[in-house]
Amino acid sequence: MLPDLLLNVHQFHLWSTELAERIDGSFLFRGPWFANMDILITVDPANVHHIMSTNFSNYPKGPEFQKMFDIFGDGLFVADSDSWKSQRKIARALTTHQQFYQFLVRTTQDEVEKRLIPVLEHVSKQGLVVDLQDLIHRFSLDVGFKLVTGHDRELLSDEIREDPFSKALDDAEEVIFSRHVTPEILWKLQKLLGFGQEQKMKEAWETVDQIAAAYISKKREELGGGNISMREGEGEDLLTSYIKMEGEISTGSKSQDEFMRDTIVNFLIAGRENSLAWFFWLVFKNPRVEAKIREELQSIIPDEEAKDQWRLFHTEELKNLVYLQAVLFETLRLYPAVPIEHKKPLQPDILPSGHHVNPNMKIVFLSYAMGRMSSVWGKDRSDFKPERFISERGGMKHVPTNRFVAFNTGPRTCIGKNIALTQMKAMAANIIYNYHVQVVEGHPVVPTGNSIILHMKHGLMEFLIEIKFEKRGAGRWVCKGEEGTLTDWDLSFAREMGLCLGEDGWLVCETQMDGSLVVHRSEGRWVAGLRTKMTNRVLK
Ligand code: HEM
Repeated sequence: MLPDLLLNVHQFHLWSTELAERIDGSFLFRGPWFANMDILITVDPANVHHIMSTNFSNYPKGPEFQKMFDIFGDGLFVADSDSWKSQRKIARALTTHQQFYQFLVRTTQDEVEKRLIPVLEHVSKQGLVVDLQDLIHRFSLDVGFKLVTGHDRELLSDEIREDPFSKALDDAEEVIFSRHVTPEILWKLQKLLGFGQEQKMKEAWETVDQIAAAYISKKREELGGGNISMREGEGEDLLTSYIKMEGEISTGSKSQDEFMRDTIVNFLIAGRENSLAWFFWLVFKNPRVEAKIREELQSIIPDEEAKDQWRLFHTEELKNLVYLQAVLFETLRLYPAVPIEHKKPLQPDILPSGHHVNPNMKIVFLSYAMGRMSSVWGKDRSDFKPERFISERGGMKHVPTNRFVAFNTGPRTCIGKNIALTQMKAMAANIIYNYHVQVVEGHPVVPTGNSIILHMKHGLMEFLIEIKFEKRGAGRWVCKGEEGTLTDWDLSFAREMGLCLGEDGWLVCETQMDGSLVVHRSEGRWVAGLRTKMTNRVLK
């Protein structure tokens, strides 16, 4: 099967999903004898539960994983046994502390108000086409750097500059992926001789080390000089907390600075991705969902406030929104940020599927494919249906984490889940409520086949239409659109929303019970791609 795998590396997730649907459970992949590539591929939730929870101690990350993910050093993400336990305990205590939560809320709110909105305003006013995925990465790295180091990296601004740290992470993620599909002996040889992909990793590593070292020494200076004044209840960044605990934390064979480097790099890498580009893409394709998110947002605006105006939602207001969270989960079901996971048993074992595994084998579970299996999600697995995550009583439905694996399952569950959800909700709600994201027609949206993180290969090129709407009685809306050529898609969107976007004038539209759209007034531009003057016309 190795040639087949190599032929399909560029579209690994699509290929492996088809394979998974055919094997319906688990399958033993045999690589050539010299390649150390006997792999049990599984999408069976019972196996996942066994490996990640029931028999957790038999499936550490292990030295091979650590070699592949060497840029993570000995940090939490790759550590095992006692080192992992003590790092996890500290990391959990710090990230779930009430003061850190307040710091997260404040940082996210600042990033939305001071960075995100000015950029979006610029983009929508100028009618610019931008890569939304890139803006999202910049947003989450800015927030990530602030939370981890206390300093804003200021990546999200009108002036888009390339960031060496982001570039280094992109490169490292690509090289780690290629290590998964290249026989070990070959990539180790490349590493030894310093060429090809491995040279790229070396450079990425140097960049990450330099940037991390600069933040650590700056923080030590600030703390040494007493330059950090913290008001009661404000919370502090993680690096400050870790440095204050120096001496109390065991760093194993590492120096304090090496330990700090591994710690902040692990947090920054783990916290960079948040899958929001996939969210906007799916919402764009599903106007019904966009309308429902807006409806839910309208419902939390206090009665004394006008409901028909541009509005920024505070991060705290969004935490209990069920529908928005369900849309985020449904996005992560189809596009999990970490699309594959792998493990190696310490001792021979028998999985619930009946497969025998031993320490010479790897076990890979395909999280991307698991989100698309009919055996796991039913016949409507391909539909974008946030309702799967909503209970009959209208709250979030409990879906076992060995089925919904986006945040991992068992003792190594993602530590940053709530941090990620807080940021994602803030960005999603404030964009969806105030703008309509219009993806450039014909823009190809496909996952990268060559990274351990599920990015969009060509980004998400889009423009934003600022929506200023005003509700005028039941089912009637007034809306001002900025620009763009309206398509069939706009028509269906307008029908769903009961509004219509016009080029320069105000349009008053109304959706009828039969789905037709009545345009009550127009300044005489086009609607739904028809360049026509319309007054009180009914569009079918
Ligand atoms: C939507 C966003 C996120 C997703 C989908 C996600 C997903 C995951 C997954 C699947 C793992 C397990 C990886 C593995 O063991 O191979 C993980 C681990 C981890 N995540 Fe997240 N993550 C997200 C955001 C964050 C954020 C914002 C942070 C920052 C605090 C974070 C911190 C961590 C850490 C420290 C681990 C390692 C936990 C351990 O091994 O004990 N994650 N995450």
